[in-house]
Amino acid sequence: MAPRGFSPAARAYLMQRPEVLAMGWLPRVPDRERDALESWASSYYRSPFQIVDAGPDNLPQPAARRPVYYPALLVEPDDRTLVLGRDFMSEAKRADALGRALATGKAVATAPLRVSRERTLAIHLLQAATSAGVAGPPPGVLVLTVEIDRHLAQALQQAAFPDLLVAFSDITPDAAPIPMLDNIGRSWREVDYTRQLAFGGRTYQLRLAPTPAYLYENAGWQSWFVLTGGLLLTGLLGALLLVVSGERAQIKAQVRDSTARLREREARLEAILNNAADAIITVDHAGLLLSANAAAAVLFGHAPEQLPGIHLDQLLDLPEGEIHGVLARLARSDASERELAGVARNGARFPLSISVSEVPLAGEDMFVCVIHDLTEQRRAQEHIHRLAHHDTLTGLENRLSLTQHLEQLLAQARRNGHSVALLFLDLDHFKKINDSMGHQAGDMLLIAVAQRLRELLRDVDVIARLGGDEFIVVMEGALTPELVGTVAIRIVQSLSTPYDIGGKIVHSGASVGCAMFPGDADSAETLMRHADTAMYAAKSEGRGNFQFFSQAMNAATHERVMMENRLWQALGENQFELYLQPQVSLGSGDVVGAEALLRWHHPELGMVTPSRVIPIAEESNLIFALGDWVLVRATEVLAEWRRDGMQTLRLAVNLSARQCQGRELLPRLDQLIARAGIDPALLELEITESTAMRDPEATRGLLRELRERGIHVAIDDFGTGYSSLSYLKLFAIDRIKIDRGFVTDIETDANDAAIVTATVSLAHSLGLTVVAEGVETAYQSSFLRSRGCDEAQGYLFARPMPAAEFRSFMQAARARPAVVP
Ligand SMILES: Nc1nc2c(ncn2[C@@H]2O[C@H](COP(=O)(O)O[C@H]3[C@@H](O)[C@H](n4cnc5c(=O)[nH]c(N)nc54)O[C@@H]3COP(=O)(O)O)[C@@H](O)[C@H]2O)c(=O)[nH]1
Repeated sequence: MAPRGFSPAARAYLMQRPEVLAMGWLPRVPDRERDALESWASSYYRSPFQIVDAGPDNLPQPAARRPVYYPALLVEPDDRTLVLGRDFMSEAKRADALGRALATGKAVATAPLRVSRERTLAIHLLQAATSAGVAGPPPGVLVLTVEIDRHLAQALQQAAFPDLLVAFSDITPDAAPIPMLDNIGRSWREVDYTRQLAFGGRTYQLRLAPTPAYLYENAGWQSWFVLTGGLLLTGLLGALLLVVSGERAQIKAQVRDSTARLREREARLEAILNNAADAIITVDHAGLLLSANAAAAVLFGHAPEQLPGIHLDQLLDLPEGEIHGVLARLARSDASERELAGVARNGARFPLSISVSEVPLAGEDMFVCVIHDLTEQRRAQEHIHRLAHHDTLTGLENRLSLTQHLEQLLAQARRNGHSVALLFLDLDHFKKINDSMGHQAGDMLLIAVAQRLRELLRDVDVIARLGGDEFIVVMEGALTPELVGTVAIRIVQSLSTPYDIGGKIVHSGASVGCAMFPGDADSAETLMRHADTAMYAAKSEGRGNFQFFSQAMNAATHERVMMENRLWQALGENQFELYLQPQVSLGSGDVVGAEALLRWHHPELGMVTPSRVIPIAEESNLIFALGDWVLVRATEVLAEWRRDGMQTLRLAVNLSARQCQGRELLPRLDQLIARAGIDPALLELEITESTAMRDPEATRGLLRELRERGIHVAIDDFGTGYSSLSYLKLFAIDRIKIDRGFVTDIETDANDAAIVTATVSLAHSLGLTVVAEGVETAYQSSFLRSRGCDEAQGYLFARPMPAAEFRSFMQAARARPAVVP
């Protein structure tokens, strides 16, 4: 560029960049050309021009002779910050930057300098000029003088974020830090945000701090400041770099972009806070709320604008102590200590957990509290606890809770020298009610029982339902057997009062067994077991009464357990045998079949009758194995008879109630009949009347299935149960067996005689045959025959006998003419 073109071009540039104070051209002047240059410049400026050095007090003096000079030759504006003729090589800071600019060919900055008479702080930016294709050192260097504080102020203004204070220093390690701008006015604090910038071979540090006004308004959101500070800084530094590189449009775009992102981030943060499910509040050191989000307002029932300024102790039941210390302790405490009670505006208290963070800001501590409402959680926990510890139907305690409670009461009684009474209740006829009226009615009965027990007993007494129709009552205190007996009687009386179940009057009742600590037992488990034993004793005494536990009962229970063990052993050791008792046709006198009766030959006890075995087997699962053994043996006997020419004889087998309920019976019968190769019609299953009526619908299904298979069925012990005639009609049965109890007294009891007569006639009208059992006398036999009874069984004809003996009996019977006694 020609010298005359420099001034207009520089002025145009400077007008757009107020922070650039001056622009100048430093030509490379070898010493041999110095005189020529001075003479040319004197004529160009029309005043004497000299290459000068900075003398004492910075006053110019003729430059000392040296090999090369870089004087300010062209300067715009004139003589303000760049002194015309002054050689940059004459002063250390400038010479250093000049040397780096020439060596690197890149833009280089000087250390901060005081320029002009006003001692403005600025930096010179130097860029060596290159001439394409010309070898040798650069012909000169372009210099810009930038006023740094004006530049930063302008960058901040453009960022439109007035709430930050700025400090800017040159921290290049070659010298002590040189502050260039500082409107923070205090030393560094943790809250300040600092960044370093390397440019032009120098290192700068920019420090940002929030204004006190910003802090007060945004005290809760320290993270906002960190974010916004970071964003602003990025924009600012970018702006500085771009100013230096002269790309003003990019500066603006960058600053605009940073500002927009900053604002968007702020808005997003605010939205997040206000949409947070948890309450978030900030509190100052005195416990006053500085800010609160929307959830906090909802949680505590205050209008959002009312929360700032409220003291924290109006919202929380805080631990005792000075508020700052309390909050600081909460910030360090573990989760359990952070569960407090909240106080809603209407005074209602609710559980909450609080998480406190201490935030040191601008000389004073502030606390950010995140508060989580625990109301629902507590409700759910209570619900789960209730489910785990209570019977869902009645709301009474369940077995788990009872066990825990009982242990506590026993411990309490041991400490106080008290007694504990445990009452074991079992409802009478519950199963019958449940089966005949349906489960809903059964449930209503259980609920009514629970309600009566609640009304009857004290709040401190434990009432539990173990399941089914079993209830437990536990009392603790200075109890006497008389007192406990009185309570037990009241329970029995109360529960035997009729119930109104869905408009129907239902009669139930309870058998109650009672055991006491420390007299009867010293542990929860024994107490329960002994009360259970007593309850069974009460039941066997005829229901609807209560019994205290006694050691004699214990012995009975012990015997039951012993027997059960022996029976299992007996099964394994083949100690059982099937006896056969003939059944005779009252018309022809012929033996038409037999009943299979179980016998147990115990090595020490001798022959044990089924009346002792079956009830114990029924109470345990032994009945399935034992019943199966009988069926296997019965089908084998039928197969043996067929081989021995007795293929028309029928064999009756007793089925227990639990065998009838199981699903295994029918497939097992199919299997055994097929395996033995016998006619199913020769197998007759005897089901007692009470078993059949326990669940009449299920019995109907079973009998239908048996009929489909051709297996015969007899109703045993007829007349002793609750047979409904309508059911009798619906049951697929073949025979009725008149109970021994009616046969025994036919001769003496007109009622029994009438019942037997009516039963025979009823059975015949339904197409059923009749067998009478327990026939011991000729009178009974002839009476039955005269009433049309088809068959009879009893000691009159033969006692039950082993299978081999039965074979001989049959051979003998066939050898003589049949006579009916
Ligand atoms: N579930 C099963 N129950 C069985 C089985 N075997 C027998 N039982 C049932 O046990 C009860 C007692 O049986 P038991 O001691 O064998 O008595 C039977 C006969 O011995 C007895 N009886 C026969 N005739 C007379 C008599 O003239 N006088 C008299 N005092 N007793 C007599 O009656 C019993 C047969 O009864 P029942 O079955 O009702 O016909 C008994 O209830 C058996 O059913 C088995 O394998 N499984």
